Amino acid sequence: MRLTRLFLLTTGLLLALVTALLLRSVWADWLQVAAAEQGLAAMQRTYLGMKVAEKASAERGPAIPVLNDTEPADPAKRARLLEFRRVTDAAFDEALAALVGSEDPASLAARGQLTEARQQLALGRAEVDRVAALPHAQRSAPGQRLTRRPIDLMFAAIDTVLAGVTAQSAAAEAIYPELTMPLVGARYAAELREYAGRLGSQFTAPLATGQPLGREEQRDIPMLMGRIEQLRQLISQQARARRADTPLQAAITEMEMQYFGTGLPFIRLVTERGLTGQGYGMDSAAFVAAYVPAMKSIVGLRDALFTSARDAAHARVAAARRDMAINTGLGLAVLGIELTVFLLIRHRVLLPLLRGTRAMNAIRQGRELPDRAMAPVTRHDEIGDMQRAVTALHEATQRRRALEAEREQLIAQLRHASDTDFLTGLTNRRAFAEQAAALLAQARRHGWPVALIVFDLDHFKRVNDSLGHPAGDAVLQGVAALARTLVRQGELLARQGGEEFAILAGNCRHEEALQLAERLRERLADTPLPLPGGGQTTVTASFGLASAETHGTAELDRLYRDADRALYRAKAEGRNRVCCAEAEDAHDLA
Ligand SMILES: Nc1nc2c(ncn2[C@@H]2O[C@H](COP(=O)(O)OP(=O)(O)OP(=O)(O)O)[C@@H](O)[C@H]2O)c(=O)[nH]1
Repeated sequence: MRLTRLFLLTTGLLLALVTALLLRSVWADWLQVAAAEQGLAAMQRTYLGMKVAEKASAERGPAIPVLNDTEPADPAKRARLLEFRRVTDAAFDEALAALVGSEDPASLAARGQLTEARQQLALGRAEVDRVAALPHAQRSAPGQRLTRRPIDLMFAAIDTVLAGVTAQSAAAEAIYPELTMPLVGARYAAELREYAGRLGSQFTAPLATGQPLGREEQRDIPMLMGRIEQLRQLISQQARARRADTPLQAAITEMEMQYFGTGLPFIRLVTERGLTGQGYGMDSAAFVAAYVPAMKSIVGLRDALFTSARDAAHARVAAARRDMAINTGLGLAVLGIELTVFLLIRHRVLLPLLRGTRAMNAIRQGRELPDRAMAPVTRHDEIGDMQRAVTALHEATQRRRALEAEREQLIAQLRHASDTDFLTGLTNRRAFAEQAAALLAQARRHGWPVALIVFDLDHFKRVNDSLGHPAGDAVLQGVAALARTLVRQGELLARQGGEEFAILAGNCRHEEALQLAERLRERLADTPLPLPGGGQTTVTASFGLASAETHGTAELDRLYRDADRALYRAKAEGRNRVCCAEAEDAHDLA
């Protein structure tokens, strides 16, 4: 597997692993936060339920004077009752509003219970209003006890609310088991407040009629007192475990003083009077005014217990959130460090390594290195050492290649010099022999006719003698230049030495060769050649032509000998002419 692929694969795997661990940890923390918040919400709903119970219970207080009112009815009593009802309704609204949007089973149940309680309360209220509208004589008729029934109806609503409170509190306790004590304690206090209220309600009918306590009151009062004492014990038991909780201890002391020290003894006194039939010595309004304030201390205790639980729950939510923030931060830091390390390895090791490998390959294949690979190396680590080694290798290779190129150029120059006549720039005799052999071999392969033209300047010695050796050289150069213009591609032109030249033409018939020789001869004779120093001169040349017309084994030596003979004849016959090899000289390639 390629290194880059392996690196990407391991990087991806590790990142995925760390991300999965991070998500798992955040998810677990989030569940903790959500549970803590859920518990807190259940606690809040518990409290709102307790407040509903408290307010609905308190509503019975002003209902008693209205039920016991004489004609004409006192509007102030009625107004007070309506104000209490408004407060109860507000408590219901608040509790129901806190449930909006919560679709968990506990919230749905609480909503149902509150709605049901509200309906029960509405029935009680209707009964209060109905009975209160009756003439006082009818309401207070001995034995009728009409004013008790509406109050009893109102109890049902509170029972329903308190059942909901217990359910909500249980939900909160399940999440916060360590807060069971203050939560249960608060619930007991709420119940205590309710039973204390109910105890007071026992005197509604007796006070209205001025009659001694009836059978129902005589049955219910001891029972309620027993329940109240039981709740008192339960609360103090719970509170003992929290001696350090100063506000809680203060609230208990206050309740002991206010309710158990004042309120309850007052009830005992009124009960005694009701049992002996000696008269109560107060009307129901005075009874309410004397008893109800003492119950406030129970509400105070309930709130102290609840506040203690709620503060602890708030602290736990905050701790869960803090844990989540710390774990998330740490996880992200690990992820960030991992990513940085991977990027560093990629940029500081892997990519330079890849570039180094590419550079080595480029050096091996003789390609140009990319600019980036040639940038000056500033690193002082192992990768820097490698980069410097690659650069050094590249420079050494460059130098070696430059030397090789120079050597090849020199060889080419030498070869050219050794193949070229230094004066005219034409192929020299030696190179001509080599190239002619190749051309003749090609002609043989293809069955081409070949022709060799040899020409020699006439009386060249005179040129040298009369115009000087440099002029002779210039004439030789001029002749070479002129011959070059007439020679075609594939024809070999060479200076054979002195003032003698040769043209070997492949795939050239005798007539064509003859035409070429004639044309060259004429052009030479007609063309003035420039001399050094400004003058001009013309020269003629004699030509010998040997042809090998048919397929065969034309030998250069033999062709040359025949062409030379013909040249000799041309000289002998007066120069400036072309002579072809005689019949006995002529030969074919066969
Ligand atoms: N300037 C110059 N002269 C050369 C060179 N090579 C040979 N020669 C001269 O060419 C002349 C050749 O003379 P010859 O062999 O007598 O022939 P010719 O004078 O041309 O007479 P024919 O060939 O019989 O017409 C000599 O004088 C050589 O010195 C050269 O490279 N430069």
